[in-house]
Amino acid sequence: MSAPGYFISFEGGDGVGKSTQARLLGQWLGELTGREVVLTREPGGTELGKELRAAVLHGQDMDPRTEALIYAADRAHHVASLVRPALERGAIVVTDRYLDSSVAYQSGGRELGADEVELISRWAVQDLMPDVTILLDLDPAAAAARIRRQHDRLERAGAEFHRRTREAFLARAAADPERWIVLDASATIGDLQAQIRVDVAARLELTPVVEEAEDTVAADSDDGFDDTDSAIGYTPGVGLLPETPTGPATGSGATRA
Ligand SMILES: Nc1ncnc2c1ncn2[C@@H]1O[C@H](COP(=O)(O)OP(=O)(O)O)[C@@H](O)[C@H]1O
Ligand SMILES: Cc1cn([C@H]2C[C@H](O)[C@@H](COP(=O)(O)OP(=O)(O)O)O2)c(=O)[nH]c1=O
Repeated sequence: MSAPGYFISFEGGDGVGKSTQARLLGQWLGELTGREVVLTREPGGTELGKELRAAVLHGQDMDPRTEALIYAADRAHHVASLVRPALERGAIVVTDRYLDSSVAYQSGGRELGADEVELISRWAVQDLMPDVTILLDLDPAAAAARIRRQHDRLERAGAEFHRRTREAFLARAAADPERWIVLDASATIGDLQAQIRVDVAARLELTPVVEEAEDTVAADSDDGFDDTDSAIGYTPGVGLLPETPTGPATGSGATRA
C-alpha cells in the first residue's frame, strides 16, 4: 500500500528556478490542504547529506562512478530518514531534485549507462518514486546567467554536458507523461507558479480554493538553503493564480478521490 502523503519533485538544469518554485508551491499546498509540508532537496537534505553535498560539489575531482554513488548514498539516507517517514505521516514532500537528476546528469551528462544509474538509485530508495515531477526546461546558457554565486563542480562541466543533461530530462519526461509536467522555465516566476499550481492540483486531485490561496506567496524568495541564489524582484500575489479556477471556489481544503 502506498504512503498517505504526496511526493512531488522538481527537476531541471542548474538555475532554471526549481528552488524558487518548490518553495512557492510548498507554501501554497500547506495553506490549501492544511497538511504538513516538508520542503527538501538533493543533494544535502539531511545532516549527512550536507557533508556528501560538500564533497560532491566542492571537493576534489572524482570519476563518474564515484559521483553517481555519492548521489545515490545521499538519496538513500534522505529517503530513509526524512522523505519516507514524512510521507507515512501524511505530509506533502516537495523535493528540489531527486532520482531523475542522477539519470540526467550521471547518465546524460557523464555518459554512464542510464539503466545502471537508475538501478542504483532505485535500490537506494527501495523504488520510492514521486507522484508528480515538474521539469522546468530552459536553455542552459540562459539558466547559467541566472546563477550569481560561484559555480560548483557540476555547473562548471561545460556547455555540451549541460546540453546532454537537458536532452536526457526531456526524453525521460516524454517517456512517462503520467508522472511528468514539463514547463518552459523562461516564463516569469509568477506565471510559472500559476501553471504549476493548476497542474499539480489536477494531477493530485486537489481542489484549489482561490480565495484562500491568493495571499500565500511572499515576496521573500529565500528558500532556506544556504548556497542558492534566489533573489529576484516581482510583485507578490500578481499573476500567481489562474484566471479561471480549476475547481469550485467554495469549500475549505482539498480533496483526493
Ligand atoms: N522565472 C524566472 N525568471 C527569472 N529569474 C528567475 C526565475 N526563477 C528563478 N529566477 C532567479 O534565478 C536564480 C536561480 O533560481 P533558483 O530557484 O535558485 O534556481 P535552481 O534552484 O533551479 O538553481 C535566482 O536568482 C532566482 O531568483
Ligand atoms: C540530485 C543530483 C544533483 N546533481 C547535480 C545537479 C547540480 O549541478 C548539483 C547540485 O544541485 P542543486 O543544488 O540543486 O543545483 P542548482 O540549484 O544549481 O540546480 O548536483 C547530479 O549531478 N546528480 C544528482 O543525482
